[in-house]
Amino acid sequence: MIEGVLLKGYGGFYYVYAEDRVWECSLRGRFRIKDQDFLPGDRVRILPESNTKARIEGAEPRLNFLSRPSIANVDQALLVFAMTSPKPDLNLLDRLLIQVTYSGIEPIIVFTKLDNYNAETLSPDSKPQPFVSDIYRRIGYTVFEVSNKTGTGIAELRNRLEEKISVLAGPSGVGKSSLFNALSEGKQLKTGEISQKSQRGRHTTRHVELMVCAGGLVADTPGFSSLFLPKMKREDLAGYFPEFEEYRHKCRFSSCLHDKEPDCSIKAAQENGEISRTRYEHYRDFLQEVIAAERRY
Ligand SMILES: Nc1nc2c(ncn2[C@@H]2O[C@H](COP(=O)(O)OP(=O)(O)OP(=O)(O)O)[C@@H](O)[C@H]2O)c(=O)[nH]1
Ligand SMILES: [Zn+2]
Repeated sequence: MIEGVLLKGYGGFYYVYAEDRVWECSLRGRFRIKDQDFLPGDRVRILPESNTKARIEGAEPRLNFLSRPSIANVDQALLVFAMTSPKPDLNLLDRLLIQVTYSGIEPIIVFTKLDNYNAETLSPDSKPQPFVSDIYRRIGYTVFEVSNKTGTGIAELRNRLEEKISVLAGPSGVGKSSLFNALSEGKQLKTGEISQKSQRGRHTTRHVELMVCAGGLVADTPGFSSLFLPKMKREDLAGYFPEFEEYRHKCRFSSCLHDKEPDCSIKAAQENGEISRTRYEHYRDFLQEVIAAERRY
């Protein structure tokens, strides 16, 4: 019996990654009867029947579970944005940070196209502008700046993927496919074609699959970039902004929502530059959304 991770279910079979190869697996009878809902990410035990085929004999309990897309045991989410072209959508980034944290998954922010950004900012007619990475680093998030073209930063990020199940999220055109390919370089699978990310049908199907990448498993998650904030109470939103933590109990009102209330310490911290203005603005935008959603329950 060997242990592996389920990559995807397809055409009545399950594909399981174990011992550095992909096995085409059928289910043992008693699982079939229960109409078991195995998910990508599930840790399973398989019994080989040949070099490439095996039978699933059992599954471990899930540690966590992401819906939309359905993946089990996700360790971390790579939130991918380009440093330039397209300009990073920080409202979406802040939204994704909330969604990921809400699901109990560690966020890792990845800014791509460092080569483009450097070329632009080093040109004689451009004003030097600090990039937003440091804002997020100071809050405590893990941030990588990479170039999929030159390979800068890729090795460091690759280390973070080893032995982990990661999901990729981010808008179109930021370089998710390129990043996946850059991370995969030099590591070829022995069996199975699932290591190659297929362009075709990727966004048209709701099918999720995990792919072997840099010693770990990675899923692309187009649906995860959903614009909706998780269901929460308005007073819980500030808890998703870690940099508010040291101020939020110093407001005049203990029920302060850090919006229009007088003597709000978060607003004061924003005014004197201790809290980023865009982050605070997004907080206020999101607050209105959370309040509007509350009314619909
Ligand atoms: N200069 C530069 N170009 C990049 C980099 N990463 C990606 N690109 C280019 O950006 C474009 C979009 O890259 P993709 O990898 O297709 O982006 P994606 O996020 O997978 O896009 P979708 O499939 O629409 O979700 C392509 O023309 C890439 O060649 C980078 O680090 N530097
Ligand atoms: Zn306040």
